Amino acid sequence: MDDVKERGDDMSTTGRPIEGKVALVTGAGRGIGRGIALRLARDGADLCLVDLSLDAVAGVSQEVVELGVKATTFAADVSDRDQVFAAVDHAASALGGFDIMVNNAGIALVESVADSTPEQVNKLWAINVNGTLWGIQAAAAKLIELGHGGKIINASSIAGHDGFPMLGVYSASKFAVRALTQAAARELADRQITVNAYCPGVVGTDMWVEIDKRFAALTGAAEGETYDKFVSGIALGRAETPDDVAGFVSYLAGPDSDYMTGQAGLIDGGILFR
Ligand SMILES: NC(=O)C1=CN([C@@H]2O[C@H](COP(=O)(O)OP(=O)(O)OC[C@H]3O[C@@H](n4cnc5c(N)ncnc54)[C@H](O)[C@@H]3O)[C@@H](O)[C@H]2O)C=CC1
Ligand SMILES: CC(=O)C(C)=O
Repeated sequence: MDDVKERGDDMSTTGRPIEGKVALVTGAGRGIGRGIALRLARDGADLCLVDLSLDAVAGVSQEVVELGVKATTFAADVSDRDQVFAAVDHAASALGGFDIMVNNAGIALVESVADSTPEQVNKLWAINVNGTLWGIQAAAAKLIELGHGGKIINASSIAGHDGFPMLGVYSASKFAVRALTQAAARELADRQITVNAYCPGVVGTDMWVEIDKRFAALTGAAEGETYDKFVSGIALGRAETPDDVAGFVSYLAGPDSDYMTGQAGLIDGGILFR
């Protein structure tokens, strides 16, 4: 029983639960990724901000630094395994460690199952599924090299729990993220590396602007109609914000979730009840 730690043993005395930890967030330039980066910075972590270009993360980097922690930026396409490994190496060398990986980058595809083309499917899969896989691999390799545990956190979705019409391939990719999360959690548990996923609902980001426009083009719905319809199905009565998602990711990144692994938690305001 001696090795059983009491709750709070690892908590920082500053009230910032991940003070001094290093976190990398992909797709950090806008939307949910930006929200997560700012929240983890408020929680005390130093941040490596990754997106397709350095320009995309320059503004967020400034915001992170203003919160009193360190920030570094790196341009990487998560569908490219070497670039993801290079991003993790950069985080560790620029910030002096590595503890938390948030595989957030993803794209949407609004297309019927019948009409989805090989080009659309391959592009989506390369980013949403392969990108998450490379992120898990790179983070696990770095944590093992450094000789300590850590947290790997992946972006799934309500669409990772239910297949939505016109979002079938996207849904399949988010189911795949849950599968990778479960398998990696089992494989990495003995290294004290936890692997969990967050499953947002309808978050008012640029991704949803694009989803709504594409629904309008394909179905004849008015612009805004699809978004309003989805939001009207939320029990808590409003669209989700990046901060709503970031609060849950903060929990997954911090010590309070140390005994949780392999889970894909819904944070959707009450769309799905599981
Ligand atoms: N917006 C929503 O309602 C929901 C979003 N999600 C998931 O949350 C994550 C973030 O979504 P949003 O912030 O809404 O998306 P967004 O489209 O607003 O932002 C995505 C960010 O990822 C970056 N990105 C895209 N492809 C990339 C690549 N290949 N390599 C590196 N960076 C790349 C983009 O440049 C952008 O900065 C995605 O995985 C998405 O599938 C899940 C459920 C709901
Ligand atoms: C973008 C997304 O994951 C949904 C289902 O809203």
